[in-house]
Amino acid sequence: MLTRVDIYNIRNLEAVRLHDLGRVCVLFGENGSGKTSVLEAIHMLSLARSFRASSARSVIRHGESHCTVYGEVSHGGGAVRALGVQRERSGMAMLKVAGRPVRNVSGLVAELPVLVINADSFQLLVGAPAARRRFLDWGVFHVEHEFFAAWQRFQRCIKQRNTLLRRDKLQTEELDAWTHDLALAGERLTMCRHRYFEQLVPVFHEVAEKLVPECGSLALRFRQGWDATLSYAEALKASTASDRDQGYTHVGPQRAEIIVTVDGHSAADTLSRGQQKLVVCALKLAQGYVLKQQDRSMTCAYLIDDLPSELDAGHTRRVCAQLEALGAQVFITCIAEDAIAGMWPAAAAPPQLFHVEQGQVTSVGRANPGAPAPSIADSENDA
Ligand SMILES: Nc1ncnc2c1ncn2[C@@H]1O[C@H](COP(=O)(O)OP(=O)(O)OP(=O)(O)O)[C@@H](O)[C@H]1O
Repeated sequence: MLTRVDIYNIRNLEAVRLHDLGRVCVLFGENGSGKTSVLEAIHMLSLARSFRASSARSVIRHGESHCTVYGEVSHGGGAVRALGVQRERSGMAMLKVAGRPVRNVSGLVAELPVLVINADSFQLLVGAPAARRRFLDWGVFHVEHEFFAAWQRFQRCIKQRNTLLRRDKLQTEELDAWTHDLALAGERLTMCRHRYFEQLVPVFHEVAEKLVPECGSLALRFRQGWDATLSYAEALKASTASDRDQGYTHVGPQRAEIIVTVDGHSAADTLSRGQQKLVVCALKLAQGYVLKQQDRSMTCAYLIDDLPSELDAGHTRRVCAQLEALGAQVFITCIAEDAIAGMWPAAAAPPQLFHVEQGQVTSVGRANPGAPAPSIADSENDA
């Protein structure tokens, strides 16, 4: 769980320090006040990049050379680990875990798994397969420990093989050697994906049944990226001629896909925008559950931007109830201070409220269950 985050020079947040973070944190404030930027900063601490901008440059506060996020996480109430990320305008990144530099993001993300739900989330259903592969691999990475090494090996092999395929004079022996290694890495990686998918599916059905019971019969199918009746080595052999013609590897885990259907029809073409968002919420909640099944001390942080958009009050409440039942840490934005607090299950500990105004973030205490959330003035008087 993220217990502290210090944010410097991310968009309109010059210096924001949030300490003693609880499990459910609601950030409320007017449009453009900086709520999403706080979520972006937490995302940066996990993945060293924003979820809404492809370059670090646009995230860094205008006129500054770099941005920094520092955080502390504790797993199962145990020892606290410090995480730090600094990004420069040039794109350079400096990452630290427990005070030591780490070379790649996997070190960070293993300490602080984050999942985003925002207005673009429906893209997971309607967008390109790459989005669904990223979704799948996020989960596989956290649950299957041999996955990352297999994935790195696979990336190296496919890059090499594609380079060879594009050469004018093809050296068959070299190509065969890389094809052999690619087949091994691809099989290993796909085995991890299969195992994870098998765990995910029943959990997804359970959550979806609670969030969108009215939506028909939902089904998930995993396509591994080549003819499932063949081994990957056999599939590569069968596609070698066309790979040579076109200069790249046609089959393999790089073409894997998750198909989501409702009553046998494509979910992307059938569901309403709100239903799509709910199915995406069910998929992401299922990932949180599978992660927890794997390691009870591990919870992921959900970064949720503007949950009520596209959802009616009843469905918003159901999502809040599922987030509470999962016990994950949640950072959630809204405009009005009681918009989420009023939706959170009354029996649960009330969410912690943070008012965001022109790049300043102020802790204003906890929402009062069953009553309108406290005003800022009230909580200042309490302090
Ligand atoms: N690189 C930057 N440097 C300084 N300010 C920026 C930069 N990029 C964006 N901003 C400003 O930062 C502010 C924060 O935007 P943010 O998206 O976090 O607001 P928000 O509270 O989530 O708003 P909304 O409710 O409209 O979604 C905006 O006013 C925006 O104009």
